[in-house]
Amino acid sequence: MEVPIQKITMKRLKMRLKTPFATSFGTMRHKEFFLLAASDGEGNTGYGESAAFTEPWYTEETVETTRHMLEDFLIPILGENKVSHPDEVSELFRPIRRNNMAKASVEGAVWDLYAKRKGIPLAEALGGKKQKIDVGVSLGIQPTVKDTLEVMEQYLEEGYKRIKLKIKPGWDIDVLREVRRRFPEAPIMADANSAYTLEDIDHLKQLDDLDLLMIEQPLGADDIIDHAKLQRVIQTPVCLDESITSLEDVKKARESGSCQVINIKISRVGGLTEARKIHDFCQRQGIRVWCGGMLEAGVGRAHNIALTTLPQFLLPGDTSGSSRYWEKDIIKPEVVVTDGEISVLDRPGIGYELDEEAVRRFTIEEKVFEL
Ligand SMILES: O=C(O)CCC(=O)C1=CC=C[C@@H](O)[C@@H]1C(=O)O
Ligand SMILES: [Mg+2]
Repeated sequence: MEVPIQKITMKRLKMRLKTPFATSFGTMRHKEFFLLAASDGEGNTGYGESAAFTEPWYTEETVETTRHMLEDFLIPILGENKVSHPDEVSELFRPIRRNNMAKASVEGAVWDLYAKRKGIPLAEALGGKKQKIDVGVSLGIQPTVKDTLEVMEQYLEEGYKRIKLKIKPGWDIDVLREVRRRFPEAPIMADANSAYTLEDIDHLKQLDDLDLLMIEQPLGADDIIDHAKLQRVIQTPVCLDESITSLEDVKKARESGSCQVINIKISRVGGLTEARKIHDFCQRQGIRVWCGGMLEAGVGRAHNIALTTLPQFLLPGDTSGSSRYWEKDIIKPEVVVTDGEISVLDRPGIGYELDEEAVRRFTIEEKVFEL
């Protein structure tokens, strides 16, 4: 079955986060991204959302590099080639090095279009079976420990199944100790976004007294080797985030013993096809995975939900409800979390409709590509 792509509309949106998101490398107040709509000319439209931030501090990509890649390379490639299954998109994009977040945004729109043409949910098209997924929440660094405890209490009361706390040198062991004292049983993990080096090994060993689910990306953003050295001397499971950009990276991490857990982000690995390959490999190898987030708006969030229905997503991910990020999301209905779970919609494609009024309100630029 062909997936004819007649037109791609690319809207640039800017949305204000309800609360600023602070990490070891900076504070975000807005999310700017591209909303991609791929139409088949037969009444079906698939949606994708770009993930890169305006600044290159999480990966090297930005909103501007995404625009350049989409306009000048990726959309033209789709115009020149026929696609019969979305798995072919990442193959077509292979000659373009990296730029995974740009690739994932348009590949996601093709996956949604494919599922809608088949009349099945995106989750089913990917092979997912879960009707509900467990979710957690990722907390930015708060101004004080007291704030941290209050915000955590609120999310635990809302039922989120695990809390991820951002840490950095000077805001780590002592804060986590306070948190553990206040919530002795809570499922807690920490994410350092590469803020440490092997020189901090003795400091990081203190994490072992805190009963954390895992420590996410403590060392270099593209490192596999140092994490293996760290994992050998700490009991706390290491989870890799930034270091994993492909299945190849996962295989190297596995061989080196760099981690026990993988955070799969669709955008960071270049799309749903690669994300599913990583999932399948981890399932065969018994490596636990969970779905990471990029503070996505509704469309990206819907893609994360669909991916999380695959069986090896054994740990709650970062896909929280719309209201945790936005006053108003761009989808109808919004994503709702009840008792730490999101129900997967049984409708074709991503399952959610665009809230056209909200999309219009947040759009700052628009381009149309006839293919
Ligand atoms: O709620 C989410 O979407 C997850 C947010 C989150 O933790 C992150 C998003 C983007 C970059 C990082 O700061 C961080 C992460 O490393 O996972
Ligand atoms: Mg992370």
